[in-house]
Amino acid sequence: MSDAMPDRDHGAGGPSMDDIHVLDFSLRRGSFERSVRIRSRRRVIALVGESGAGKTSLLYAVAGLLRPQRGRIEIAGRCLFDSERGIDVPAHRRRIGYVFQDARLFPHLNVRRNLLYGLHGEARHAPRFAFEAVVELLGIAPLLERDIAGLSGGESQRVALGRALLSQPQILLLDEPLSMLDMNRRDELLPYLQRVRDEIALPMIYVSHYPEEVRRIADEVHTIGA
Ligand SMILES: Nc1ncnc2c1ncn2[C@@H]1O[C@H](COP(=O)(O)OP(=O)(O)OP(=O)(O)O)[C@@H](O)[C@H]1O
Repeated sequence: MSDAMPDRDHGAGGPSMDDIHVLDFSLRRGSFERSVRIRSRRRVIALVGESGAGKTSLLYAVAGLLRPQRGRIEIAGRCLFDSERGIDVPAHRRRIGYVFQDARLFPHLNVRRNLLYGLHGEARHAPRFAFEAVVELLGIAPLLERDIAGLSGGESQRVALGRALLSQPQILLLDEPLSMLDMNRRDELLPYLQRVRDEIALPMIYVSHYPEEVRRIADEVHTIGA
C-alpha cells in the first residue's frame, strides 16, 4: 500500500523524471521472507510497518548489506542491484549514508573527530557536503569539542547525521532515528531532519513506526507487510 503526500517545494534539487526509486525484490533472512514492489518519483519516501515487518531488512538490501533473492533496486535512477542483469554494486560503492536508531558514534573520539571520520578517503576531495556547512546545518558548532558520553540522545543523532552527510553519500537511509528519544527530544531533532530534507537534495528512505513523524518528513509513505 502506498499513500502519496501533497507535493512539497523542493527547489532546484526537487523531483524530476530521473528521480525514480524502484524497490522491487524479494529477500529472505532465516525463515523470514518479504517481497516488496515500490516505484516512486518522490525523493523522500518512508517505510512504515509493524515490528518485524522487515523494514530494516529492506534498508539493508538498499545498503548492500543483505542480498535479495531476486529483483531490482534503483535509487534516483541509479541501479544498485538487478538479479537479471547480474548487477550487485558492492556496499562500499553504493555511497550510502546510514543513520541508525542508536547513533553508533565512536566513544573514544570527540564530536569533531567523529564528524571528521565521515570525511575520510575519497570524501575529502572536493566534498559536496563540506565540514563547516554540515556543522552549521545541524547546529553542531557548540558541541565540537565535547565527548560523546556527555551528549544527549538528540545531540548524538545530530552528530550521527552530520557524520553520515560528510561521507558524501548519494542516498540517505534513516532507520528510526528518533525512536530512542523522548517526545521533547524528538520535537527538537525533527526540524534538523526537515532542514536536511529541504536544503540537501538527497534521496532519503526513512523507516519509522510513528505516523506523525513520517507525515512531517516524507513525500510518500509505503506500508511494509500490509
Ligand atoms: N540476522 C537475522 N537472521 C534471521 N532472521 C532475522 C535476522 N535479523 C532479523 N531477522 C528477522 O527478520 C524479520 C524482519 O526483521 P526487521 O528487523 O527487518 O524488521 P523491522 O520491520 O525493521 O522490525 P522493527 O520495527 O522491530 O525494527 C524478523 O522476523 C526478524 O526476526
